[in-house]
Amino acid sequence: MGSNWLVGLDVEGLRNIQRARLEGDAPLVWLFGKNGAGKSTVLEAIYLLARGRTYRGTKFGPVVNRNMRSTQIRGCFSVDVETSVEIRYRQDGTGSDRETVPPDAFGMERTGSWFPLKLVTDNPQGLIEGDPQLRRLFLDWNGLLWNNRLGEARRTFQRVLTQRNAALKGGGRYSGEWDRAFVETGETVDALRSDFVSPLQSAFDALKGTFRFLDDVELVYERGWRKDLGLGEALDAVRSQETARGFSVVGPHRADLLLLRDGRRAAFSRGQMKVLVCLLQLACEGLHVGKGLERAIWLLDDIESDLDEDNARSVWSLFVETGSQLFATGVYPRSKVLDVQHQRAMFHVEHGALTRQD
Ligand SMILES: Nc1ncnc2c1ncn2[C@@H]1O[C@H](COP(=O)(O)OP(=O)(O)OP(=O)(O)O)[C@@H](O)[C@H]1O
Repeated sequence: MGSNWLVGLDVEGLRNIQRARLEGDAPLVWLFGKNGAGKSTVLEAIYLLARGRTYRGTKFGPVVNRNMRSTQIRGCFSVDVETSVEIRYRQDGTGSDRETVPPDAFGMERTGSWFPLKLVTDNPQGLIEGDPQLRRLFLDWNGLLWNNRLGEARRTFQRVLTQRNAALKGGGRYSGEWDRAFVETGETVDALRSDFVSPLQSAFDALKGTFRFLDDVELVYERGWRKDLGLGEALDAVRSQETARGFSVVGPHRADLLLLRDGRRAAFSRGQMKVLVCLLQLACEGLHVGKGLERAIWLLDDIESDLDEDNARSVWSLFVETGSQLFATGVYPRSKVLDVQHQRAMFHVEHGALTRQD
């Protein structure tokens, strides 16, 4: 049994899973089965235990199985060789809650995630090409694990932004009363983000070497206003525009994390985007572990789809090198490239039921 491993999982009433048990006492847990079988749902169960919410949008429908009243998940998490903690999650028509046994197992510091977790979803395009808000979330979630002041700074800025936008909605009546707080809190968020981005860029550069298609690609942080101006000056420059449009048009709420080639947004194939998401997550993990945080459990959804054998091999070797526990899904019983049979717990997932295969 390793430290920071999930060694057992019981799931009831989650999506198409009525009742399933997974003994995950292995460094790599491979879940395979047909489309819609429930593989991602197993990953979702682990995510719910860690974060208390789902990562799948509301479009995916209700979490609770449509024939059951509630979702109940129990996970046995081994903190180290001697200590394990049971985590329980429950959701029903009235809401959701989580508890640990023993109750104070994780202390106060684990408010966001009860155990460290990193996820590569089956939709890598979302992070690379989708709404910039997703990239800001990625940046801030990982950045606050680097420096937890970013969490509070971001919340404070958000409150000021809401007030300022409400005042700007009044059109010509806005007299700048929120500008000072906006500049102060906005520059704090930007400074904390920048402190994280610079090691992130180095970590990303170090990892991308194996992937030729990334030779001339740079990871660039855009802070949300002109580089050559302070935030106060940037506000002055857009004052009439803001009054006309009725909201704050510059600031850290417009920041982005971009992948550029020759100074322009680079275009990537689906497989390349999958590699990129893996590298970005791995770069963050390297920084977090380097800073003394515990190694994350990895959820790798449909990890090999769209990857050719070379890329699949390179990505796998980076994941295996982390020494962390990996939960990976695929359509086939065998990985395209991986040869770690002896380390692998394999589960066939079929109509929401799990059968151990190894
Ligand atoms: N509340 C619910 N009750 C019952 N079934 C549900 C509910 N929500 C979703 N489902 C079904 O549960 C299944 C969950 O599929 P999941 O995404 O876990 O499959 P998967 O094995 O990862 O598939 P793929 O290989 O296509 O990614 C889907 O068939 C979906 O229609």
